[in-house]
Amino acid sequence: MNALAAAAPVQDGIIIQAESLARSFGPVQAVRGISLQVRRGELYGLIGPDGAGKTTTIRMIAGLVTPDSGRAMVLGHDSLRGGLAVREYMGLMPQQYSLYGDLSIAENLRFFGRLFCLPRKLFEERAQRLLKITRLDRFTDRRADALSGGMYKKLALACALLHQPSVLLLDEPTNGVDPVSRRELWELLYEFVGEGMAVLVSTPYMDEAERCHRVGLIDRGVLLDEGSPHDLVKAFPHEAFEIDGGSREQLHELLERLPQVLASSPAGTRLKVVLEKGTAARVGEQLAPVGAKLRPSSLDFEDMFLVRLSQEGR
Ligand SMILES: Nc1ncnc2c1ncn2[C@@H]1O[C@H](COP(=O)(O)OP(=O)(O)OP(=O)(O)O)[C@@H](O)[C@H]1O
Repeated sequence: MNALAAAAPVQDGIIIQAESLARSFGPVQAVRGISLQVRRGELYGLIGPDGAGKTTTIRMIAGLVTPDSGRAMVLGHDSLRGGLAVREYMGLMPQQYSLYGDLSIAENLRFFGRLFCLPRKLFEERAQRLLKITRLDRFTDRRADALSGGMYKKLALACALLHQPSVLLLDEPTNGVDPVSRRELWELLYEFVGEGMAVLVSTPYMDEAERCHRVGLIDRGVLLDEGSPHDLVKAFPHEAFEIDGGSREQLHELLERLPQVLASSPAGTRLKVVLEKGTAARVGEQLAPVGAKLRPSSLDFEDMFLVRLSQEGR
């Protein structure tokens, strides 16, 4: 049976609903009132720097960490108290996914198939499909501890998907994975999202953020902004430029003193800056004496993210 069909009916297709989640660890306020929703067939990215609170948020939604306040609903059930009604329909891939290193790919899959009590025929069908789309089918006899980082993650994902969950939670799934495998992992996610799965994925990578339907920018336990990556960039009221000429040292020193410069980052051999809207002429005048000038550039998601973090005092 397809888990999507069997899942409890939900209002407006909302599969995950986090309401004012908060959690501290001693003096550290890891998450401070995060609310978000993920709908059926939606890929939602939780984006933030190290220590922002992404893992704690995902663990609360998974029912693995008790919130100090607020609650997480999955498929209409409280994820802490929902028991089987939630577990049966949820797939989770934590940052450190533990596979059995001395078991082969096929044996790991079989182990997880038994854990989910899948009848043999159903297990075989699903395992074959997952092996094919992860392209692990040529390596089924290889031990998990002999797999590359990307293959290991793909096997972990296959194990997390064996029971065909309708909700998938992934905590930085592409950490330590090469670019080709990263792309493959994202293609896999799109495939499942296309079938109606709701996916919540955390990532520190900006290019991955841009692949999500919607993102939540999170820093120091707070959701700063939320929306489609395209809409967030479009609504961002500032401008980006590249700087031609000038030495790096001189430019860094100068840019630091200019309040109109909201963020700067390397762009190949040049520097890219985000300037407060309407201030380019003034900044251009300041750059001229060091032999540098501004060239219009396009503002991207990473620029916006850097500015949002610096506005929060990062
Ligand atoms: N079990 C714990 N005990 C103490 N502090 C914790 C615990 N779990 C998380 N923290 C702290 O809470 C804050 C948020 O951590 P969290 O792991 O949720 O962030 P993150 O965005 O997932 O970061 P990363 O990408 O580095 O994993 C950090 O300051 C972290 O040190």
